[in-house]
Amino acid sequence: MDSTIIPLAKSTESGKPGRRAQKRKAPSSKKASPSQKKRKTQSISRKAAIPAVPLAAPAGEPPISSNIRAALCDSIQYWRAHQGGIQSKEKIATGMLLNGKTTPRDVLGAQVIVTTVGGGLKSGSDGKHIRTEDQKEDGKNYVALKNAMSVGQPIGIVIGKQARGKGGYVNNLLDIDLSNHYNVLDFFFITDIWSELQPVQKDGSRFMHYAIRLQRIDLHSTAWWVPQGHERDALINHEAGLALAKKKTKFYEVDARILRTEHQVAGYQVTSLYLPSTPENLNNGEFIGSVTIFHPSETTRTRKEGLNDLFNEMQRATRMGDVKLQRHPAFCRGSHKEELTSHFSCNMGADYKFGVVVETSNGFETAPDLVMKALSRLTWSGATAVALTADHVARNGLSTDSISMPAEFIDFNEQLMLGYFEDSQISFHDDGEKELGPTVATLSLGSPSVMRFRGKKKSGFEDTIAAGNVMLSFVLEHGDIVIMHGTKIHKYYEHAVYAEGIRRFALTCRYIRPEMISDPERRKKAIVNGKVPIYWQKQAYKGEPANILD
Ligand SMILES: O=C(O)CCC(=O)C(=O)O
Repeated sequence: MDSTIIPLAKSTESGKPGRRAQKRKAPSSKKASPSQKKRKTQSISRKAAIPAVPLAAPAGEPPISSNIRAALCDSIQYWRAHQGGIQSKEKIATGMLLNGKTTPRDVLGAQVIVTTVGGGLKSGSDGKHIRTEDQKEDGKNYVALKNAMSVGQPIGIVIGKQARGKGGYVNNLLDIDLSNHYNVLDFFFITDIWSELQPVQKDGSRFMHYAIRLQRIDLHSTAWWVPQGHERDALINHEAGLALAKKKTKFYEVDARILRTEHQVAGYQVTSLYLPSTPENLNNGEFIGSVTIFHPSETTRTRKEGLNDLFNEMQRATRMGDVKLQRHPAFCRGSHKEELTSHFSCNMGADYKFGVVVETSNGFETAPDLVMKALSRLTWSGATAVALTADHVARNGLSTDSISMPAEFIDFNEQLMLGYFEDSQISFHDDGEKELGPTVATLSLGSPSVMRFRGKKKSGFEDTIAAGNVMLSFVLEHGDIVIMHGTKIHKYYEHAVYAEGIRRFALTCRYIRPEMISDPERRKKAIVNGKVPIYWQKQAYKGEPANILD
């Protein structure tokens, strides 16, 4: 961005040289006339209206600023809105003006902006603008901002000031003193637009309006608009905070006696861990289920149509509402109230009935492509993990429960998508619903997380193996796939996942046994919704093609 400062800091609102400066040049020795007295009083009361607490200076300077709106508009392309707040081109927003708070919920932080989508107001009886009906989806501003979000258009934000008291101008979204009236802030992406109930208006009415969240594009440099002395507060720890953590964290397990095998399979490093039914069984190789982790190679992640692309598709699908991630009610033991989960979820394919109420939004026939691509990868890795486990059993002459841990893979018919944001988690639970098949496969996209398994007290793990009875704990990185095979894993163990960065998606496929669904309607729906269309059966993922392996 160019860093022109239009030097108008000493001019007035109208852009004319300040009258005060003229007065200083020609001081009058005469007594003040009554009208002059009046002006003087006004000027004193004007001063008194400016906030008593002086605002801090900003840490930096706006790249471009002016006291004249037209001058600023002439110097930037993305916001040439001489009137109105939003500039758009071909119905795609490119720039936006923020003069101050539109509701008490508005935020202008060092990285994130939350504000409302303007427009659709009418003049009330007192001449002030109020909303008289719900904001409409076909409103000009809403359409332009929604389009900008869908194409990933950077939005140039300009901040202005609005009158506070008589004669004072501030931007009440910020605690800084702005020398000029109009100031270029920075470029942002729109990450979310949603509707919500507006605050109660003066006449007591309330309607739905649209709110918007924007994220600063350049997270590396200090935002110029943080107050001086607070620069460090606004810095992001890039090691831990970025959605795609580059740092490879060590995979680790708590109990080193757990049997483990390693393989290289079609673009993935594959680690299988075999869980014992009781701590005593650790030593004799008996196990009730396997946990297999597929760690993709760099090429598997970065190639065209690879895991990075899938992550981008997932972000886009959530932005566009094709995958509607939302917090759902959960039944919490000990709480008489209905609670909402910390993570966000959306289910496709057959219905999955568990502790959280998530209605299926789409059958596989109408699921977005990314859901089907993930299903295809998870089907291949699920089948591979089951085959590796069967091979381990056969090689070592072990006897296992073929109902809990069959040697044949059963195709998935359901996909649950979870979204985790900063510090969200899914705490210890099992996937022990009676309707579930033997294999559960999860693809992690985005920020890393830690997955933990602990033995259940009632299964004899009371006083064994490290603090909290955690038997196994490992880091899931972007693109990793985890397969749990064996229904008994859920009888003996619980698992939990703690997200570490700012954005992680977990796409989990299961087989819901229709014959175990008692309600005939639900059973029929599960069969129809869980059917994989022929088109996708033909595109089945078979591991990374040999010609692109590292
Ligand atoms: O977030 C994950 O990786 C797994 C989520 C999970 O535990 C579940 O869906 O049961």
